[in-house]
Amino acid sequence: MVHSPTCPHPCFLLVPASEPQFPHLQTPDPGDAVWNVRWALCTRRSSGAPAPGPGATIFALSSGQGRCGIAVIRTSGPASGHALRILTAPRDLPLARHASLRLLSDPRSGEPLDRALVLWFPGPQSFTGEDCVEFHVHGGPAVVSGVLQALGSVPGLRPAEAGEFTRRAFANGKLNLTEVEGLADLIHAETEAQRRQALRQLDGELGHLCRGWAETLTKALAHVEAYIDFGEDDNLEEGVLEQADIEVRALEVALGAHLRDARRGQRLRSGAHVVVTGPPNAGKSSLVNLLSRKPVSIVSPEPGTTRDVLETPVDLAGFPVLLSDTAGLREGVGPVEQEGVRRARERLEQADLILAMLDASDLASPSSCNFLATVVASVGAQSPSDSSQRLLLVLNKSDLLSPEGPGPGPDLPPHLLLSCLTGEGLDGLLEALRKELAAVCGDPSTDPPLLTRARHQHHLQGCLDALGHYKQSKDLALAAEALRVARGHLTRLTGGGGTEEILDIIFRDFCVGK
Ligand SMILES: Nc1nc2c(ncn2[C@@H]2O[C@H](COP(=O)(O)OP(=O)(O)OP(=O)(O)O)[C@@H](O)[C@H]2O)c(=O)[nH]1
Ligand SMILES: [K+]
Ligand SMILES: [Mg+2]
Repeated sequence: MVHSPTCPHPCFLLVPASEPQFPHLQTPDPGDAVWNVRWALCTRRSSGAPAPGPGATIFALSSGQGRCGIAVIRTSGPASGHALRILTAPRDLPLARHASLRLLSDPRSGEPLDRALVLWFPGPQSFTGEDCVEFHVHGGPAVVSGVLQALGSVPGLRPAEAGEFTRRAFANGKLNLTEVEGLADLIHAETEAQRRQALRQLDGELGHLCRGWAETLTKALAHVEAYIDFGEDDNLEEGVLEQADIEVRALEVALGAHLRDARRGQRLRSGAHVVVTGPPNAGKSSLVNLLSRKPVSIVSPEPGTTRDVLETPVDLAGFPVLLSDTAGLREGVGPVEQEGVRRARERLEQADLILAMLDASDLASPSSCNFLATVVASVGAQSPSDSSQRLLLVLNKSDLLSPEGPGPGPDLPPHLLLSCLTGEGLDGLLEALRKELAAVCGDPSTDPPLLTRARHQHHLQGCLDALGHYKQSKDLALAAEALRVARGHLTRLTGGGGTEEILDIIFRDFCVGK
């Protein structure tokens, strides 16, 4: 269980927070045996943060701005119950976690504001862990501002800061850091696959995995420390150091597998680079317009129409993609087009997936042959395991092939037939794209949890490096220290151990686009 099922609304108030709020978040001494035990047992409160004492009660409009059917206004903090009572009639607190219809009025003037649904979430069973109230009011701007002003007039209440509900949830151990990141990603998810991945992260899968790894390290460390303390003692069971080595080796394998996958989670978060390339006039711009369903690029019968790289974000089969249209590849043209070709080649190098396009009715031309011999052959020659790029060969203008005639050359690499003009073959292309993108980005419906941020990768790499030091160190005290460093990386990944700076970065991330 990650976030309280009683509170379905994450925080939507997302502007940068101004001041650090958790000076008490410090790394407990990892050598402290009692803490070790607590640390090993305690999975939820991975931040190591004690529950903060009663502070201000905050309120905010938690649904989007603007006219809407229903707007949700939330409070969190000890004065929530009081605020609910003095705004509503009857004045008794409704049943916890049950929607009740109440008349809301301004406590200063007694003026009725709205008839609204109210929900009372006594802490700790709430999103933030504190007492919370939700007012589901009619979404007109006058109602919303009336209720916000009425709340502002209640002593002890103040407007919430950026992402402050989520910060409180984190401080109260309701969410760990990877879950906070998952929540931010969920709010910003634009495609189905992004939503699935964010939800899995919010559900704590990555955090869970890290805690499992950290527990393994705790065990290994306990073995090494036992040997340091009681090595000469006959009572110590045999093979404790060997046991630690076995655990570390297994962990190295697991971490290595996840790190190899690291780019995929990040691509899914920020978009895979798909580049359309081919000789002039193959129909590249026609395809880009078709896939993005808007006139991104100029299409014309004149070869060399596209010069600049034109990039557009699209949702392709549920995956986020940055689709680039590029200049047709050919030599011996004027300086402007030559620059376009240079930019096209540069962009091609950054592609995760290449859509290589040829005119099916023009396969024998020098530009088609040259393209097949260079671009298609060079990507195809990479072995699938070490290839960083994938390629789909598309033969466009299939409408120009005579239905009775022979198909395109039998010695061509695997390809798809398409007509941008008639739309024939588009479904097949989209299905092929879905498969390729699942390989490029990872498929969040089936794959193990992915590392979605560079921060995750950094800590796993740090952990792996420290395990390398462990294996090399001849001195047992140094070996134990290496294990502590390795474990520290895993703790910080989920938000334990004085991560104030990281918190600021992540909460700033919360406000992107909001
Ligand atoms: N018959 C037929 N014509 C097509 C098809 N797709 C594109 N065309 C035509 O082919 C011509 C070139 O299309 P573009 O999309 O501009 O080709 P391009 O590859 O972007 O060309 P450059 O940017 O000049 O390299 C245009 O006249 C299109 O209308 C198709 O499937 N069938
Ligand atoms: K063209
Ligand atoms: Mg073009």
